[in-house]
Amino acid sequence: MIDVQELTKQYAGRTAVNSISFQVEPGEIVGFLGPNGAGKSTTMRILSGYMPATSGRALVAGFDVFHQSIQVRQSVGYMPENAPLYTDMRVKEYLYFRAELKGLSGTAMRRRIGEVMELTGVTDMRKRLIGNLSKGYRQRVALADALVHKPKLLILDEPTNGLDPVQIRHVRDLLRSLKSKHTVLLSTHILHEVEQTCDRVVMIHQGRIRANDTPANLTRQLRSTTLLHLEIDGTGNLAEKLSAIPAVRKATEEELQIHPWRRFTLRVEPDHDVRDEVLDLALKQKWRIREMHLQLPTLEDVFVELSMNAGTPTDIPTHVL
Ligand SMILES: Nc1ncnc2c1ncn2[C@@H]1O[C@H](COP(=O)(O)OP(=O)(O)OP(=O)(O)O)[C@@H](O)[C@H]1O
Repeated sequence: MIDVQELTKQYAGRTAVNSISFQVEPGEIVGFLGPNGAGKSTTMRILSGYMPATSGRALVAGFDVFHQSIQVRQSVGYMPENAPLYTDMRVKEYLYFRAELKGLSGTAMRRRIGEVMELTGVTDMRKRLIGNLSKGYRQRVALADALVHKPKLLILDEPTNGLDPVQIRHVRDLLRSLKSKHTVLLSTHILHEVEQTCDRVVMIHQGRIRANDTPANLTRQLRSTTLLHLEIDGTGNLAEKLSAIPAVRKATEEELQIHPWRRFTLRVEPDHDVRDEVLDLALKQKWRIREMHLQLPTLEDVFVELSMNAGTPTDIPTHVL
């Protein structure tokens, strides 16, 4: 659905997007992540046919974004960051206006506008002036606009920006429900959302792609340590004994204790699970264990690690480009 090859965008000498390449398959929901100024919005604008690139090649739904921008715009529903809406128009009136611009007409248009208002939860607001809507409802109107012409591909630039947790959940459910009918490229800073919604993640930093994998693979292969939390009833220097287990980098005894239970956190090499070794040791030492909880790195850890490793690609794990 998206095929980007060595795409570059320069603004007055500054390189915002630097020779990036990635693909998105039909039906995928792909999270496009990166810190502020990474080049996400620039890439999304180019893919939506709203801005030319400096060099490279990009195909969207089989159309070339440089030479077939009309067909590209027909295939894409683009929701820009802080989507500009006409604040003096009413919701329904605005959606009619946008649908006509996108080539819809007659009964089909009326039916479709009804559908997208239902889908995005703005039916009750249809007669309200956009200028009087809350931020959350404005975002929904922008999403309804992006969906109205039934695009094959949705490009959503921070659709949950400024929304409260309930509204965020609504958008997440909506995206999931769109999955069978649309392909989605989504940028967001809410990494928890990405873990729950996206099939794949493309991470960009300083204009370059730094990672491209499923959220699970990214977190699994992260170089950061895995944490193992333990509650043990035992006497003596347990931390020292736990530290001696191969692949345990460090065992720390926590201060908060509920006698006789002592709490420990083990920092373990990635891709190692030392729970069996801990149990063997406990049996040998006659310790009692009442909790053993593995804490895997989150997508947020991956994001932070990648952002901090910028400019040193050799430090980045093997799954990362
Ligand atoms: N119209 C413009 N003129 C000049 N520089 C620009 C323009 N738009 C963006 N930039 C610069 O290009 C770089 C990438 O910006 P872009 O908006 O694509 O990043 P982003 O990843 O979307 O960031 P954010 O998460 O903050 O929205 C930044 O350094 C930004 O300052």
